[in-house]
Amino acid sequence: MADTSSPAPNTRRPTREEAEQAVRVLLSWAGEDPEREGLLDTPSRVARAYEEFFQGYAVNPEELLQRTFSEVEDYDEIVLLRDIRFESHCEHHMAPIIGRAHVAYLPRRRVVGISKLARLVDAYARRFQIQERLTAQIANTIDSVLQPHGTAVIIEAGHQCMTTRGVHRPGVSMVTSRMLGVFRENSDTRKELMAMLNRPTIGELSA
Ligand SMILES: Nc1nc2c(ncn2[C@@H]2O[C@H](COP(=O)(O)OP(=O)(O)OP(=O)(O)O)[C@@H](O)[C@H]2O)c(=O)[nH]1
Ligand SMILES: [Zn+2]
Repeated sequence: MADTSSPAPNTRRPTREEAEQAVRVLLSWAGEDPEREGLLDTPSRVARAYEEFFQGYAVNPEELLQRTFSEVEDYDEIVLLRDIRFESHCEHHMAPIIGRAHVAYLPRRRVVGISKLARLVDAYARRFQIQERLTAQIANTIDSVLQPHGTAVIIEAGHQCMTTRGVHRPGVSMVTSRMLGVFRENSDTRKELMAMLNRPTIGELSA
C-alpha cells in the first residue's frame, strides 16, 4: 500500500502565523469572535497541539527498527506486544481515533527492543490516518526491516467522527488486522497468537 499519509515532498509548509490564521478562520466559521479575550491565545495553542498530534511526519519509521539484537538464536517463538494505546486522527474529519494495537512477529534472526514497536505505532498513528492504512503500515514496516518469519498487527479503536458527530454511535469499535508470512499462511501460528491475545493481562492477573 502506498504511503499516502506522508506529506507531499513539494508541499510548502505554511508558516506558524499562517497556521494560526487558519485557526482564527475556523473559529469564525464556527460562529465565534476570534478576538474575544478567551480565544486570543487559542490559535497558538492549537498550532502547538498540532505539532504534538502530528509528530509522526517528522519520524522515519524504518530508522526506529534499525537497532536490533542478534544473539537470540535459541528464541524461535512469537514476540507479542499487546495493548499499545495510541492516539491518531482520522483523515476524513480530523477527529481523534483512540485505540489499542497488538503487534506480533516471529523473529528470524534478529529481535528489536520492544519499546521500538510502541514507537513505531506512534510514528504512523501521529498522522492523519484511516485505520486500515495504519494497520498495514505498521505490519509492512516490521516485515520489510526485520524480515521475520511473520508479522501480525491487530488494532481496535474508537473513532470520534462516529461518536461525536455524523451517525452518533458511542461504544462502536473498529477492528482491523494485517497478517503476513506465517501468520497468514499457517493457521496454527495464527491460533497461537489469538490464544496469547486472549490470556489475562498483567493487570487482571494481579487484581
Ligand atoms: N474505512 C474507514 N472509514 C473511516 C475511518 N475513519 C472514518 N471513516 C469513515 O469515513 C467515511 C467518510 O464518509 P463520507 O460520506 O465521505 O463523509 P461524511 O458525510 O462525513 O460521512 P458520515 O460520517 O457518515 O457522516 C465515514 O463513513 C466514516 O465513518 C477509517 O479509519 N476507516
Ligand atoms: Zn472520520
